Amino acid sequence: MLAARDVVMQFGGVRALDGVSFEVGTDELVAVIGPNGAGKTSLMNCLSGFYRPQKGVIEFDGVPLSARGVHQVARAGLARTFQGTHVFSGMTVIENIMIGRHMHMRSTIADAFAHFGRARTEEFRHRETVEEIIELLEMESIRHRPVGTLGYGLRKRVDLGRALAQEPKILLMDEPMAGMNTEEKEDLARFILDVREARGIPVVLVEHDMGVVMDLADRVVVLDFGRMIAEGTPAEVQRDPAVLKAYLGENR
Ligand SMILES: Nc1ncnc2c1ncn2[C@@H]1O[C@H](COP(=O)(O)OP(=O)(O)OP(=O)(O)O)[C@@H](O)[C@H]1O
Repeated sequence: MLAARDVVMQFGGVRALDGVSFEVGTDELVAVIGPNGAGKTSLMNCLSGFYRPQKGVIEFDGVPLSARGVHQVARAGLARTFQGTHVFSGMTVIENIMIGRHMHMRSTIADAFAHFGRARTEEFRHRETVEEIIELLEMESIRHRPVGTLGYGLRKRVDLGRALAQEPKILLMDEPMAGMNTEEKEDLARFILDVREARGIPVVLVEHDMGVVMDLADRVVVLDFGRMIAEGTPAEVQRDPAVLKAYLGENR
């Protein structure tokens, strides 16, 4: 579904990514981990079409990303959640999730006047999808709450809901657990598993903390100084000497 082939991303003299290659299958949860400055954010930005790597190719569903702009990548079925919370605080939970439907909306304002029935049917269909997401992510009781009044964990859940509303073919999550307490992390992990079961889509999870991906990932890719230093099952990676060394030496 998604493949990076020999990707190089350079900022001045710094090689944030130095020949990174890996693939994500149609039903896999792949975690990309690495210590500070390993290149995780750069990789996430390349995979989602925000950055154009200087070298190498990223293919999504068999098509190179370079052939598409960021919006086309999203339209083609790639959704992403962001670091921190990228939600509209003054808008309600439903309204924020509805934003994810934007790219599926066909009716224009002119349509709304000329073909009132069609616009209304479409609105109804979008609301149905949004309601399914609200149920899946257990947000029934907060659906009309302004997102700014919610705690951090719930705001992240709304961000996930917005990404799911795009009905993506693949979901990319950028450090979703960062800044969360243990309970919030456990909740989100459970929802990620529920999403996989309900939608059957592959997920790429970029995460600093090795611990949180161990129970979630099918496969783990480890970056350090822009290079891929290990790849394997969580158990394999956890005991890999190069990985242990990279994490131990984090305060370098
Ligand atoms: N826009 C940029 N301009 C200059 N250097 C950059 C830029 N983005 C990243 N870098 C450098 O590239 C390297 C990799 O950074 P990146 O943010 O991708 O790593 P990371 O693994 O996400 O780190 P962290 O966990 O600290 O967020 C770092 O040395 C960083 O300073």
